[in-house]
Amino acid sequence: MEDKATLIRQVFGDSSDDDDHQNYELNSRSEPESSPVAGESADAGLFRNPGWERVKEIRGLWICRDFLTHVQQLSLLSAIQNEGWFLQESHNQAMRFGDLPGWVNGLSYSIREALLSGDNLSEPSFTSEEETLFPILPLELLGREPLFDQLIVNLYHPGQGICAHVDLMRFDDGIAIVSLESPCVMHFISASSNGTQEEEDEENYEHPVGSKVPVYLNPGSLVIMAGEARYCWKHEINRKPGFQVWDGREIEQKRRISITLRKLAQAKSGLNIQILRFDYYVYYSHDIFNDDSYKITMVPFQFGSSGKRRRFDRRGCAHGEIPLKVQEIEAQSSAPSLKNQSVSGVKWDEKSTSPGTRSVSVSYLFPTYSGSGLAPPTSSRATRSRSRPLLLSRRMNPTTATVSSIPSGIDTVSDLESSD
Ligand SMILES: O=C(O)CCC(=O)C(=O)O
Ligand SMILES: [Fe+2]
Repeated sequence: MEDKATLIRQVFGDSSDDDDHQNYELNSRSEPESSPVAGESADAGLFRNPGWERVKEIRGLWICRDFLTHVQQLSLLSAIQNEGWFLQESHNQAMRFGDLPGWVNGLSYSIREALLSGDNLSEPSFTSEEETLFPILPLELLGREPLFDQLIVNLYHPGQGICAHVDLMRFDDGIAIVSLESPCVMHFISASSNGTQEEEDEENYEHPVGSKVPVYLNPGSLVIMAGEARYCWKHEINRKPGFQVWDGREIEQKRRISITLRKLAQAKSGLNIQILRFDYYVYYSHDIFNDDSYKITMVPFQFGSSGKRRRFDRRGCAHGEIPLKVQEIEAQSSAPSLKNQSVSGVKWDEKSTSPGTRSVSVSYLFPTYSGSGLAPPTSSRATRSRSRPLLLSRRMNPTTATVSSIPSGIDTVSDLESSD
């Protein structure tokens, strides 16, 4: 399907024109003259046509086991380490929205390249009709720009995993997961088409709700979930003892890092999308598997006087909790889960970047889950009344961000929503 690759390049341009992407490109499969990642030598310049496997039971689920060479995996791990997201032992998830770091754009570039070359599938098990029926990623997704604008890096210690979930609908179709370090088994669990198990899935006779398909994720692999795989199946990693069994043997668990790339769905209206318009870092400390209590630190961007974006220096960051109860937040959004909810608490982070300038990021704690890009809790968990955070953040304009009294300065959702 060379034609398709050519067509995409013609319509959307060749991303190798982009210096930023070029420098970080991970694989030089189809363009061996392009610069590979620093330190790459043995693999550089080789034509490596990635081998794509379709998970037969699940339409739209693909895995490329040899997506990354060993050196490329190390290079990604070092890029993650350089970000400094996991310096604190308790931090185990980092999210980025909007502009993604260069190395992530490079990864996206390589994913697109792998998808394009994957369309030259020569697997004998595929008839050309099947290929047309099941392209790895439909053309409209493969050609979107950017391919991804949201990143999650998860760090799992042995025993930690992620509970069964369908990724939030605020994210578009076409989700990529890159695995690093420890291998694991991800289970796909058939859900009804709206992502819940409450209804019988009448359309899916093949896979009654609850059927499980295990998929082995080796380090260096790339998983693509699209269509049914993305919307009609939950995915779960259970790393509790006894659950990580492959080929009759329990997998020896080590630390695992995953990189998930998604694209925000086109905003219609609503609070969440408005928030996500801004670039910010989010660090979580929580038990990903148990979906338990969180401690959140948000590090918003700030535009310096030069107009260049820079990250706040984390030193000097004041952190505190306001014992404040804001009852009956006016429903400013169309997010149904937020309407008329009372807030059970507010957390804030304050930074002083230069004299007279402060920036504040605030998270409101709601008694029920409102969504933050994390897996929605299973229904049994959702009924427990636990504080779950809703992330609210905005890029503060230095001139308007000077605050003397945090609690009185920021006390409504609308305050936070007004854009600068
Ligand atoms: O860590 C993984 O492999 C999966 C992560 C995931 O499913 C998510 O963050 O939504
Ligand atoms: Fe997920």
